[in-house]
Amino acid sequence: MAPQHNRTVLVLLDTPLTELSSSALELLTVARELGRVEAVSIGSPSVATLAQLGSYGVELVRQAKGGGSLGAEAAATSTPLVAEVLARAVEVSDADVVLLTATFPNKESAARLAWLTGAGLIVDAASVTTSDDGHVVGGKRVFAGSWDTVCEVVTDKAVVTVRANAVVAAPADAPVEVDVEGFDVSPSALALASVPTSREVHVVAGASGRPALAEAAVVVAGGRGTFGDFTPVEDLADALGAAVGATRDCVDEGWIGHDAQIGQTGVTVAPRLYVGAGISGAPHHRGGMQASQVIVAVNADPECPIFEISDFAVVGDLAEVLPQAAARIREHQGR
Ligand SMILES: Cc1cc2nc3c(=O)[nH]c(=O)nc-3n(C[C@H](O)[C@H](O)[C@H](O)COP(=O)(O)OP(=O)(O)OC[C@H]3O[C@@H](n4cnc5c(N)ncnc54)[C@H](O)[C@@H]3O)c2cc1C
Repeated sequence: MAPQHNRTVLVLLDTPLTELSSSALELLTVARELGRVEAVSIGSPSVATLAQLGSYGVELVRQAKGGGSLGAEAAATSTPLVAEVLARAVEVSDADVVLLTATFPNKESAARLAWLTGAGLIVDAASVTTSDDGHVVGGKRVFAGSWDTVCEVVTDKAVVTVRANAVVAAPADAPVEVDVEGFDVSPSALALASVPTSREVHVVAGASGRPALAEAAVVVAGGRGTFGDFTPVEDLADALGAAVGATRDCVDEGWIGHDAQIGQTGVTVAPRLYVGAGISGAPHHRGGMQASQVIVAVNADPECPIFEISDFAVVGDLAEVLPQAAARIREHQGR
């Protein structure tokens, strides 16, 4: 689709503004296809971030000012405040579209923003395009990844949260100069009251150094077939630069933390590649992973249900198959 340069697209930059995440870069790639891209920041972008933004075609960063002595990281955890910042940014930029990554807090901010601005809202879009009459159109996978739906925003303004891995991030043909412009925000009493004090802000660092499960481009998950030994699963994940996931049974057994649970009562993932080892493919688990682009399953049972939705089925003992796969991948990478 040819970019519509008369449309202004605001992209919320996640805070803290260190290196932009892969989902942020994907969001900028989507935004460029819709119109002229401006970013909204809560806090000061670093020189490196500005260079990254320029290479992705962002012409202007609108930096929120106001809220007294609030730190950017604390302010960014308040969904009412983020919504008010974005509403003000929409006002000063006269933007037509606002895009956010599909994190849980962002989805709440997006809903508040849509209410504040009268915009139409799409959450968890897997694609964002426009209709012939210029409306924003979002593609969504629903009902546990079993149906593809298309939602058209019929209001003048649109707010969309975009799932990780919706597109492959690609820089602009040529980098652009980025301007930074401040804009004043006068947060409401509600927004200020919802900002946690510094003592209440917990920034949980990924101790493993692996990507976040919901955003990862590659996920390696283990099930009951691991019998509690996740070493081969973690080793293959590290060879692939992947996140580690699991079925609920493994979490219930205490073999792995709750954050790793994929499924209807866990995290929903839609990576480019999902590898499931020792997982039967129960509906509760499939609901959280069957929207993955390529599914590889390793299972000792050739009749296991997960093979029905797999692109590649490997019949074998995961304790033998996964280390061989990890070794070949490392060999291929020259490590
Ligand atoms: C209300 C509710 C909500 C639920 N929510 C979730 C959820 O969010 N996520 C979730 O995952 N589950 C959820 N469950 C549980 C779900 O129904 C299944 O019980 C669970 O997904 C099965 O996990 P599993 O595939 O690891 O185990 P199993 O079904 O026991 O499968 C183990 C598989 O490992 C294979 N295997 C055994 N040994 C090996 C080996 N050496 N090498 C390779 N393969 C081997 C077996 O052939 C088998 O296919 C929920 C259940 C309920 C009731």
